[in-house]
Amino acid sequence: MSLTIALVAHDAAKPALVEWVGRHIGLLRPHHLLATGTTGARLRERYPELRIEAVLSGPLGGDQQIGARVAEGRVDAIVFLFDPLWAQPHEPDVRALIRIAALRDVPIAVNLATAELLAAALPGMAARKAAAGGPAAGTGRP
Ligand SMILES: O=C(CO)COP(=O)(O)O
Repeated sequence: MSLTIALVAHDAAKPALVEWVGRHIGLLRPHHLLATGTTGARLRERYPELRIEAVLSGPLGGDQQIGARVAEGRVDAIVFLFDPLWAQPHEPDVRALIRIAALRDVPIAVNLATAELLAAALPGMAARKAAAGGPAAGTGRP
C-alpha cells in the first residue's frame, strides 16, 4: 500500500532535499508525494517522472495545509528540512507542523541524517500499512 510522504524544505535546504529524493527515487516512486509549493516545483523540475502533489508555498499557508492532513491522519511520514540558521516569516506555521506531527506520532525527519533513516524504514512502513489496511502512522497518541 502506498504511503503519503510530505516533503518540505526551506530555501537553504532545498538542494539537500532534491538530492535526497534523487538518492531514494526508486523507494519513493510508488508513494504519494506531497510538497509545499516551491519545494514541489523544484522537485518536479528535477524529477518530471515523479507525481508530486503540491499545496501552497510554505509562507502562504502550505505548512498549514500539510498540518491539516497530518491532523486528519492522512500523512504517513514527513521530511521537513527547515533552516536552523534563519527565522522564517511564517515561524508559527513551521512550529505548528512540527507540533502536529509530534502529537499525531507521525515520523518527521528534520535533518538529512534522520531522512536517511526514514528512507530505510519506508518499505517496512508500507508493509505495515498494507497489513493494517490503513494509515501506517498518524493514528497513535503519545
Ligand atoms: O516554507 C516552507 C516550509 O516552512 C517551504 O515552502 P516552499 O516549499 O513553498 O518554499
